[in-house]
Amino acid sequence: MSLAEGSATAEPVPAGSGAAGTVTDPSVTAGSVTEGFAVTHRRYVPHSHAHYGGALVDGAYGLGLFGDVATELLIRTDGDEGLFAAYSSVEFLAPVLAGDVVEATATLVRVGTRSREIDFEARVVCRSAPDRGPSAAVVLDPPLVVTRARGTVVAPKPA
Ligand SMILES: C/C=C/C(=O)SCCNC(=O)CCNC(=O)[C@H](O)C(C)(C)COP(=O)(O)OP(=O)(O)OC[C@H]1O[C@@H](n2cnc3c(N)ncnc32)[C@H](O)[C@@H]1OP(=O)(O)O
Repeated sequence: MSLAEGSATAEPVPAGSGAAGTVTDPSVTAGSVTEGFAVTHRRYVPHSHAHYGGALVDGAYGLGLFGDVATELLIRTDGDEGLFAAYSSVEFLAPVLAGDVVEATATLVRVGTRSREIDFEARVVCRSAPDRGPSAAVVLDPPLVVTRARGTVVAPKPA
């Protein structure tokens, strides 16, 4: 899969967090959902997404990434895409620019009956370096944290 198409990983959480790691069986019930379970998506931000001066990308773009990564998280924990009910916080910490490679992680932090509270973080891992030429770019090490949020996704009522 190319970066332009995006990529996804469901990662076991670091030791000590109490997380069980990747859940792959779509028949798992809410009782099997484990706090700390995390899914990460990564994708290239096309230049067609530049919205404001200086190739700045709108903040809603990052929220779109969070919706998609939350969708995969719910598929893996609940066997359903779920519906996003609310964000309780969103912080835009640094700009996202056209040409960035952005990584978005959703981490399950609270399991309700049907609600799933999720922490989100988006990081820029690669960025254009136009001073060296129109296609030049660098890997950011460490990545630049651009957006953090917390939100609630709701799984459907059992049939
Ligand atoms: C993965 C990403 C997907 C998307 O982006 S979808 C696009 C945007 N989202 C939507 O279009 C969704 C529109 N909203 C709805 O359809 C409904 O609105 C919901 C399905 C989200 C909830 O409706 P109902 O099922 O009737 O909710 P309840 O039975 O009152 O509560 C079920 C659980 O959900 C929690 N909850 C409901 N609303 C909120 C809220 N606004 N903020 C935080 N939590 C909420 C409750 O507390 C409870 O939780 P507990 O099951 O753990 O007891």
